[in-house]
Amino acid sequence: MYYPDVPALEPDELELLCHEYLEHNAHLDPKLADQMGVKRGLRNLDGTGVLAGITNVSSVIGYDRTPDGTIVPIPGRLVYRGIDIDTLAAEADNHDRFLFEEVVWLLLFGSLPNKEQHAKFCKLLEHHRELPRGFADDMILNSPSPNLMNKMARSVLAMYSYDEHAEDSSLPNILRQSINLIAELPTMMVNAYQIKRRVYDRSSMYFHLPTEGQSTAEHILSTYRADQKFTHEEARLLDLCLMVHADHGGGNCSTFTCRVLSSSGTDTYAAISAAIGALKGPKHGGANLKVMHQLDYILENVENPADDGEVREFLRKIIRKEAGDGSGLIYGMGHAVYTVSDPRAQILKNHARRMAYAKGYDEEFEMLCSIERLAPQVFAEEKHGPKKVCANVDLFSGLIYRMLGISEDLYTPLFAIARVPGWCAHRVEEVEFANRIIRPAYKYVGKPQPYITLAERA
Ligand SMILES: CC(=O)SCCNC(=O)CCNC(=O)[C@H](O)C(C)(C)COP(=O)(O)OP(=O)(O)OC[C@H]1O[C@@H](n2cnc3c(N)ncnc32)[C@H](O)[C@@H]1OP(=O)(O)O
Ligand SMILES: O=C([O-])CC(=O)C(=O)O
Repeated sequence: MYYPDVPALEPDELELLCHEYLEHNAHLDPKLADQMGVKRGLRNLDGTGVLAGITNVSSVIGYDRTPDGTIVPIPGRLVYRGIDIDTLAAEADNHDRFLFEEVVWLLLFGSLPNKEQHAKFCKLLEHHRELPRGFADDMILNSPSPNLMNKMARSVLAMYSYDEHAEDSSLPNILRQSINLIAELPTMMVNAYQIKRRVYDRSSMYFHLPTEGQSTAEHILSTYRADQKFTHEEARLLDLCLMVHADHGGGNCSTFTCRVLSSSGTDTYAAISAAIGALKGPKHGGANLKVMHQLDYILENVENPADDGEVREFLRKIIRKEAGDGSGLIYGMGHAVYTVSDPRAQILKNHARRMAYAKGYDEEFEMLCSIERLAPQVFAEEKHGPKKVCANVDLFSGLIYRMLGISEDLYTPLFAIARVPGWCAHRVEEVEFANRIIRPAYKYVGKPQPYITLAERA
């Protein structure tokens, strides 16, 4: 392991500090928050999100409401600039073509590009894939990280130093910065992965240059793989993953983070690197990695994976924190908006099925389908509330990446690469139209205390 020399706190010093913290910080009672009308997690009491803004970028639909306000669960829809992602996925399949670049244009500018705009835009992205001179050496190779999300966030932040107009938040400048970041992030990820392999995994590293004429998905596969080879079917599947992850409304944790930072007037690099940090969390984009760890763990511990009764009892143990990582969460299940289904999970499931059977991943695929089917029942039995859980986008994406031979180091980074266009589209909207710093309130519930001079303190 490679760690720089940082002075560590001695365990007994740390224990004292924890003791000090616990002695002076009483439990913050969630019931007290509810009594004060606090919208914990920025949620209304029925679990729906507090309305924090309006947007033209995309719409996430998971329920209807009756006239008296009761929530009616409905199949989920995700609509980019007025176009359903089901339509976009069908277009990619029916015409066997890459769609991510078109979706990036759609999200950034608001309507579909014509043929000429599309061709020019693909070229523009292609020409901006290489990092500035010296960037990889100075910012990536010199300070490797075992976690690529951390490295990518730092790389984005470091781009500030390579941009002479970093502070300019005019529309042309933010669009320029956005296009650069969308084009560069795959290169940052692959470079960060290579140095991680060298330093932490003690493996060889290799740096392939971008090849002309490739889509983003092809570029990722050809720079990631040692032999640079991939099939059209593999690249198309990766393109589909990028496309369905590209945006998810303004309220998801990472996009809202980006909007919060943007509302303060800070620069593009600060806002996007913060969004990467938010996405990394296991309750958000980091769940795609957790799902795969959970899947392997279930397959190792369940004697008969085809026995619904046994799988059901194992899921119950996970929710009761008697098994799994102790969080009580079944990863890949549950969503703040979707109730009956997440359209992205359904698209990815349908595309994962064929490859799973062709490549011998049927056991993994079948177990994910069992989790999708059984977890809602177990959840209802254990939690007794009105909340419904369904499979979310993270349930099947990790298996697709595994089937594509992609290291698990890259699962959440691929989500980040896909989501930058969404973050950028929301940042532009926040800067151009919102014009008010996002600043909710917190009620102080601690006690007053007198100031005792240092000499008089016991
Ligand atoms: C790209 C994405 O971000 S998609 C989401 C990816 N995240 C995951 O897959 C992690 C697992 N899922 C979850 O943690 C949640 O379902 C979230 C964070 C996605 C959404 O949560 P919310 O809809 O806000 O539900 P909330 O956090 O209010 O939970 C309500 C209750 O259900 C529980 N719950 C929610 N989802 C799950 C789950 N998948 N497994 C077990 N319990 C769950 C919560 O622990 C909570 O229990 P409590 O009342 O006993 O404390
Ligand atoms: O909307 C959310 O809360 C999380 C999500 O699915 C996403 O960001 O893709």
